[in-house]
Parts: sequence; structure tokens; C-alpha cells
Amino acid sequence: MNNIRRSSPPPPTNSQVGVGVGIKSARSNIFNVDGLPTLMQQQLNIDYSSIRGKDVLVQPTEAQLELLKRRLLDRIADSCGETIYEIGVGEDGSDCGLNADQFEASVETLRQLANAIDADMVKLRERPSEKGKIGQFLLRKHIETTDFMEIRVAVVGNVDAGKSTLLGVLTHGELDNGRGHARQRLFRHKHEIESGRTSSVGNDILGFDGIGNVVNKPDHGHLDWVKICEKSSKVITFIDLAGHERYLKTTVFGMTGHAPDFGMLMIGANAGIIGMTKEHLGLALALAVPVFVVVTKIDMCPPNVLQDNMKLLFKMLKSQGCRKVPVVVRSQDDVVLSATNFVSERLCPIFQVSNVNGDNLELLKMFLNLLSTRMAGSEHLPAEFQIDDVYSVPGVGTVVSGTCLQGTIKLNDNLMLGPNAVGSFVPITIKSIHRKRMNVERVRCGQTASFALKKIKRTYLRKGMVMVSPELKPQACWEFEGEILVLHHPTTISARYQAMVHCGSIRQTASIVHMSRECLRTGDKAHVKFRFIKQPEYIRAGQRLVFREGRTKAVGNILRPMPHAAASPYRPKPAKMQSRAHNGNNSGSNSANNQQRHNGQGSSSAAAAAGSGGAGGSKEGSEEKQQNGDRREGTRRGGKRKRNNRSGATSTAAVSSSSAAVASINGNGNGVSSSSNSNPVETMSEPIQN
Ligand SMILES: Nc1nc2c(ncn2[C@@H]2O[C@H](COP(=O)(O)OP(=O)(O)OP(=O)(O)O)[C@@H](O)[C@H]2O)c(=O)[nH]1
Repeated sequence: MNNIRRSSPPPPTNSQVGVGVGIKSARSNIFNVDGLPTLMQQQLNIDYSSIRGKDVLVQPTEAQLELLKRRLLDRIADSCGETIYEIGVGEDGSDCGLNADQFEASVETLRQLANAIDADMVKLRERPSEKGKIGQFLLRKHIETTDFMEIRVAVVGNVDAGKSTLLGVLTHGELDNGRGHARQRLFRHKHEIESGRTSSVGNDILGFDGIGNVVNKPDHGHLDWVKICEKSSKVITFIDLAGHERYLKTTVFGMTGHAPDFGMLMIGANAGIIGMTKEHLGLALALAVPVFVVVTKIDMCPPNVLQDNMKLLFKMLKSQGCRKVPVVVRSQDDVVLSATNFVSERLCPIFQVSNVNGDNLELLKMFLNLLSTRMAGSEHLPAEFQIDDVYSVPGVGTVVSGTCLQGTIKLNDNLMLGPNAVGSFVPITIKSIHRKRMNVERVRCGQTASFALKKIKRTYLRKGMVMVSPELKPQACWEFEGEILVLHHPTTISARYQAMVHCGSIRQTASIVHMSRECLRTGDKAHVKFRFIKQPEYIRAGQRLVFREGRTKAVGNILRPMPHAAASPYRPKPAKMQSRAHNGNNSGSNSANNQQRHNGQGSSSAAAAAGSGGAGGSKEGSEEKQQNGDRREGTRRGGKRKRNNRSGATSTAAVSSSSAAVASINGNGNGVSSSSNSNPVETMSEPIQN
């Protein structure tokens, strides 16, 4: 059988396509890359050698048909409901192509197999090869009306890039007028309608049926989510995030708390890489979320400007900081190529679209239809659900929404909910389950849902809590060890420094108790022991985290939760916060002074550029203060400036040897105004390692 998705090393070009399929890593876990026996084969001792030839579908025996069916079902189960089959390619990838008759016979056999396993079949692509034809076909299994595959796409990009407009156009099927018509339907607050700016995390859905047609049919401008879900085999949930720097904290929460499978980075063709573009890209890279790019407004952009901005985009994506392979998607072939190689090949597909005249929107839809979840494969594990919102619904009671990270949750299941302020978990029972407003009986890993809970008060709950299977014997942690990489700090970070930890849907200030180095600067990596300031949280080793305060940003992983750390409140004597002086006002001469003082590195590098310009630090700081009255607890944030304790050369070396997206995120945490000061490409020049 020839349809194994491989993560082959050479970067694909527009004229090549990777063999076989599935966009998700889960597939390659089971079907290993060399055609060696899979885990399942080993377990069941099934010999698939007789179905490895390129012509197996031409005239298969009964036994071969049975094996083919079995293998297709395995693959579909592994991929949560669909797979892409490549006809005319042997399992080892060599000797490709079938003559016309053989090809037709193979297609017919595949159609019979699809019928036998109750799946739809659609041709995606057909191409000639040296020895004949090769074709790729999508097989999508029919599922119950109350079930559908779910993919979450976080929509990020600078303000006015056209995010809400594109989502309005995609989900409502009506083009924009260039003056904000399409986005009106998506705004959730009066001030958003008045200002035309997204300020909250929004959800919009786009449903595809078994053969990839969009099922969204607005009724007088309104979408009935239940109808869409009933008719859909796959639902794309767009997490519409705010582009304005003022709402960065909400955007970070959207990226960490809503567990997106993919990031859609939007760029206005005429404006190019400005403002928060690099900040958002850096965030996605830091959280290991694969990103594709959509360049909007090509209808109103002069060709030379578009060309220049595309050049910069390519340079940024290829830079050491990103190490992506950008591919402009211009045809259906390119769509299949990029969708099938998206995750494994570090490919970054780029779509150039217009929301006004509809250019290339069909290609984007086709691409979205081929995306698959990255969270499949842990249905059998004990359930774990992270809560990202809590409501009190009249007549229903307390409702929580969030994402199932592992296992399956069914109606009337008993789970443990917590941790509360003292770190305990309480038993709860699931009263009802909604997926996209539709009543369902179960939720699997990778899916979002809302649960009505029995006998629990709204006031007991908060974002960041979890509901887990009692089998997991959950424990809350005041402290944990992590490995972090400082993407930007104006001076140095030392023990007792406090900042906001974003980890899944947890958002709480934590203090550094201990570090493997005396102090940390931009680009430094260290083992750090953190302690939550307000209450213990449920965390797991391996979770990614973002540690930020104002323009200070660090990313990393949780290495070791420490559930046995004492619960007595830790009241660190706060470190002196010299760096405040630099956060406040970064414009004009101040900014220049700050650069020198902070970095001690003269003209060196992206880090210096990052420190400059814009009013980001102060604004954001004040937003956090407003939104987060709970955070200070009578302590001040620490941050130690150590002036001149490194020579310029040393610190430059430290930065350039760092593995981080030093500048990608840093490049301009400062908003639109800074973009003119710093070269967007140069600021991406430091490597990012996740
Ligand atoms: N001509 C043209 N105008 C567009 C296109 N896409 C969006 N616009 C216009 O650009 C403006 C900004 O679009 P929005 O969708 O609000 O941008 P946004 O990225 O969502 O902005 P925030 O919500 O503030 O982050 C609106 O007036 C749209 O009508 C396009 O493809 N062509």
C-alpha cells in the first residue's frame, strides 16, 4: 500500500508532492516512515507486504482487498476520520506511475473500498510521472450527525490586516465592500462595532461536508451553528484574536488557552510586516503552532508594493529565527502539496487573497478542508479537560467551556474539578455536553465543548481549572521547574522577579524562586523554579509556557511540577525593579538611552532594535494592571539591572548564540510605530528553537 505520509528530508517544491498523506503527526507515529511494520502490525502481526506495490489496486485478490480495507480503516481511525490515498506510488516511493487503464482500474477499486468502509472519496490531484499517472484522493468517513472532526485555527496578525473581514467572508459566503461590511457580523461588543477593532477572543465556524463543500448557509445574516455541525464532517473553528497591541494579553491567552492546531497569520498586502505581525508569529513559533500566512487586500495593492512586501515576508520566514520553507499557493496542486507537507516539512504556505473580489479564496477553503487535528490519538487515556471560560446560564446552572486535551468525556461521567484556592479537587458530574451549541453525548481529545455541571456554584470556578479523570489522582502545584528562554528583557532578570505565566488556560503571576544562573538577559536560557503567587495550579511536565510582563517575554517548557511544595504563602522580598525606568516611555531620546543602558552592546543586533521605539511596554503594563488587579498581592515585580557587567562583545555573543526567537518576538513588541525604526527582516535574524 502506497499511501503513507512521510516526513522525508528534502524540502518539497511546488512541483513535488510528498507520498501519501495525512497532515498529522499522529499518522506518522503509527505508519512509520520506512514502510517497516507499524505498531499495529507488530501488535496484530499482520503482514501488509502483499499490498505495498504501486499496482496493488489494479486487480487485487480477495485477500489483498481485505488487507487494504483493514489498513484504510486503521489509518482513518488514526486520523480521526479521514486519510489521503495516493494511487500509482509504491510504498517505498520509487517506481511511480500507472498507465491510463491501470490508473482507471485503481480508481475504481479505491471507490469500492471507500463504499465498503462507508467513506466519501474525492480526487484532489492527478499528475503525470515518468511511468504514467499518479493521483491523490481524499477518503473521509461518514460520521453520525452529532459528530464531526474539529480543527482550531488561531487567526493572528496586525490590526487592520483583514482578520475579521476574512472570517466574515469565509463563514458568511459574502464578499466585503472594502469598508468593513463583512466584519460587522463577527463583532461581539458595541465598542468593537464602533471602533472596527476586535478586542476579545471570538469563535467562528466553517463547516465542510464529506466531499469538501462549505456547508455554512447564513439565514438573514445569522449562522445556525447546530445546522452547520449536523451537516459537516469537518468544522474549522477560527479563534479570532485581536490585532491591536493593547489586547496582546488577550491574544496570548487565545494562543495558549484555546489550544489551536494551526495559526493563520494575516498580513495586509499594502502594509506588509508591521506592528504586531512578528510578535504574533514569534508567539506561534514559541508555542510550536504551525503557521500559514494569508496576505489580504491584493485588490488594492500596487504590484510593486506587493512584490516588495512578499520579498520581506519570504526573507523573514526563511531567516534563522523561523527556518520555514515559504510556498506561495497558486493552484489546487499547490494546495494539496502544502496541506500534505504542512507540518512534517516545516512548510509555510502563503495565500494571496482579496476579501473584496474573492481572489484565491477557493484555494484557501480547499486548504482548510484538508487540515487535520494535531491532537488525535489519546482517546483511550484518562480524561483531561482544561477550562477556558465559565458561565452561569439561567435554567441550566453552571457551565464551563474548554478543550479536551486527552481521553474521552461522556455524559454523567464523574470527574475531579480543581484546583481551588487551597489546591483541592472536588468530584463533579457532567449533566450535559454541547459541542458548538449542539447537544452531544461525548467529547474526545482535541475537541472543544461546554459542560453543564451538577451541584456546583459559578463562584467556585475560574479559568485555568481542569476537570480530570479520578484515575489521574490530580495534584495542584504551587511550584514547578521549567526551562525558559528570554526573548526580551530590557535589563536582567534575577531571582524573585515576577511576571505572568501563560500555560494552557492558566494565567497567573509567578515569581522566580531560583535560577540556574545568577541573572538572565535577552537570549539567555536557564532552568528556573517558579512559584505561583495566588493559588496552586494543575500543570503537567512538557507543557509550553509563556512568561511575560510588559515587554519582557520568555518562553519555555514545564520540566517538573512540584506538587509537594509547601502551601504556605511565599512572600518573596521583591527584587528592586530598576527596569521600570525603561519600560515607561520608550520614545525619542529615552529610547536611545535605554538601548545603550539595557544592552551595553552598542549597535549590536536585533535585541537592541527590539528595545527601541513604541509605547508598548507602558501601555501593555497598564492594561495588565487594569485587567489584573489580583496580581500584585502587595509585592512588586522584581528585575535587576546590572549595568556594564558584561562587555558589549560578550553580550552580543550571548544574544547571537542564543537559540531563541530573540528578535522575532522582540522585533517590535512596540506596536506600529516601531516598525519604521527596525528592519523587520534583520530583527528576525536570530534563531528560534522551540
Ligand atoms: N480592499 C480590501 N479591503 C479589505 C480587505 N480585507 C479587509 N479589508 C478592509 O480592511 C479593513 C480592516 O479589516 P478588519 O477585518 O477589521 O481587520 P482586522 O485585522 O480584523 O482588525 P482588528 O480586528 O482590529 O485586529 C476593513 O475596512 C475591511 O473592509 C481586502 O481584501 N480588500
